[in-house]
Amino acid sequence: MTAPGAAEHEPGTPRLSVTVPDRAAYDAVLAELVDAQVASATARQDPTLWGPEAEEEAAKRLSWVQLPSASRPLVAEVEELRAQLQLQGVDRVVLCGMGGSSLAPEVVCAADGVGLVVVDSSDPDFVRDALEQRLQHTVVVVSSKSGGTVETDSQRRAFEKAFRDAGVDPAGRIVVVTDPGSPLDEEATAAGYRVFRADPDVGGRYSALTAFGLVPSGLAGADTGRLLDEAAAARPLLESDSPDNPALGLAAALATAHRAGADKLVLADAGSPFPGLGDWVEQLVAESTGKDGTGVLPVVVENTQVPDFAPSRPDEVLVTWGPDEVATDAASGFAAHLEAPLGAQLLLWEHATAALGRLLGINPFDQPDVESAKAAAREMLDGGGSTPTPVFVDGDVTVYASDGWLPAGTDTAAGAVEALLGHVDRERGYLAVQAYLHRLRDAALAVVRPALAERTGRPVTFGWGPRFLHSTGQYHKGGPATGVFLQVTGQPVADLAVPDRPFTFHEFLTAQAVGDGRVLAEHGRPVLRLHAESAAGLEAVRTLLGGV
Ligand SMILES: O=P(O)(O)OC[C@H]1O[C@H](O)[C@H](O)[C@@H](O)[C@@H]1O
Repeated sequence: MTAPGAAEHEPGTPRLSVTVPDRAAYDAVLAELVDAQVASATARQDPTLWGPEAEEEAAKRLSWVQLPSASRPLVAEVEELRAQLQLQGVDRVVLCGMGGSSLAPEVVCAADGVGLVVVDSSDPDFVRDALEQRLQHTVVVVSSKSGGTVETDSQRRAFEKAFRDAGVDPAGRIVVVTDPGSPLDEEATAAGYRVFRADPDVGGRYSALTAFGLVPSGLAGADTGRLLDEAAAARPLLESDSPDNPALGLAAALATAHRAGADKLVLADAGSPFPGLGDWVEQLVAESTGKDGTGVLPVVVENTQVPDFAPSRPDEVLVTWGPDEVATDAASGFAAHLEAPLGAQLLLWEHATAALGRLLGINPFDQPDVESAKAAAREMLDGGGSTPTPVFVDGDVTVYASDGWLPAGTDTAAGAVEALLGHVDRERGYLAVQAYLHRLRDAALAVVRPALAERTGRPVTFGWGPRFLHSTGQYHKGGPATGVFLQVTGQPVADLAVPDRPFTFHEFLTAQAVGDGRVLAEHGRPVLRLHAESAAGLEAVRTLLGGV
């Protein structure tokens, strides 16, 4: 790893680059972090760094700093379990978990090129596809820190039933990762499942190097020992009160940009060997900072060639990782080159996000607005929320809109989209596309992100529901009220029951979309929902959003 501002690097080495507009301001913020000894105090797990209001939470959220050594015994334990499973012919690993309980293993496995099926959906077709493949050779890791996340609980129930129906004892095939004493711990222990209890003093999005990251990754065959070594090797630098500390540099860069009005963090992979790192960073930054009406909005873009990557807008800061040279409008700025393997990158972003939280004056360890969407979904499922009434139907697309922004007389889906885009503030606004669909089968819809970015000239994010609810969902409701929201929902090929629950997966998915839409509308944000009644309807939606 080299320090921010150092332009020297080996050509082709993966590195993290940050571009900020004001070098002098950056130096001052960096000096502030060094003088306050934030790095060494974080390493000592000092809970006072984020102010008195955050102290109680911080006191039980800082154990991630020592995970590179504390998690070491897990490597062999997981390896042993993997060997046992392999003897039984089990070579397919499925992970059921949301947000912090699935994004890290997804990156770790992708970086190592090992297969991991991540089930982080309540789409019935998506869940069924995962259930129907090679069940006899499958182990399912059910990961939930709280043990109470409804998506994960529903997925577990579906797999238990599928195993039983296939004549396989779930006790031999379900492995649980959870906090000690959680409802899931109790139930799984009673059912005879193998349970890995994680360190409860680590929050979900900082849990990459706990059992949450290491158990599924290790079972899938990733080299988790190397990952810990990489993180351990980075510790001395990341814990040093020095201007050469790249975590402080990254935090200072993001805070400098934020203070200058650049509160969107555009994240692009520049040919790195870490596919998916952007989604992990997105959750870490969005949930950690997007609250109290402030925060940094991560905008994950496809690559550095998309038109909305650079030159950047005044409210954006660019971060890339990977070996490719990136052409930016850096004439007025500088690029920092932080060379780091994956284990070090994970720890670096965690330290940087914690330091950024201090600079922004927020508590980086809570997620106060995630619960509101969950409560609204529960209300819908309990029959307490009224069924939404469509505004109109346009062919195979049914259109719903929150109150107060859609001009009377609008009667086409294209017209409604046009009206919604008109509400994106030209200076500070962003559009969030939220697709409650099958994120593999319907992957082609994602092309609308760059298309809409070009059309609006503003930052556009794209998230798959319910996955994004555990990531940018916090920022959408807790961050600045500058977002405009476009939901896309659809009809499954077939619905799927959630065993022993009074709702189906599709009912749950719909309740999540409607519930979150209501909460966003209560925050005064415009919400448009395009519901595709058929595959042709979804194609029509894709086309009208510019995905030709
Ligand atoms: O691990 P779990 O308790 O199931 O939580 C999964 C996710 O749920 C919530 O939405 C939190 O906001 C996330 O930070 C968390 O990672």
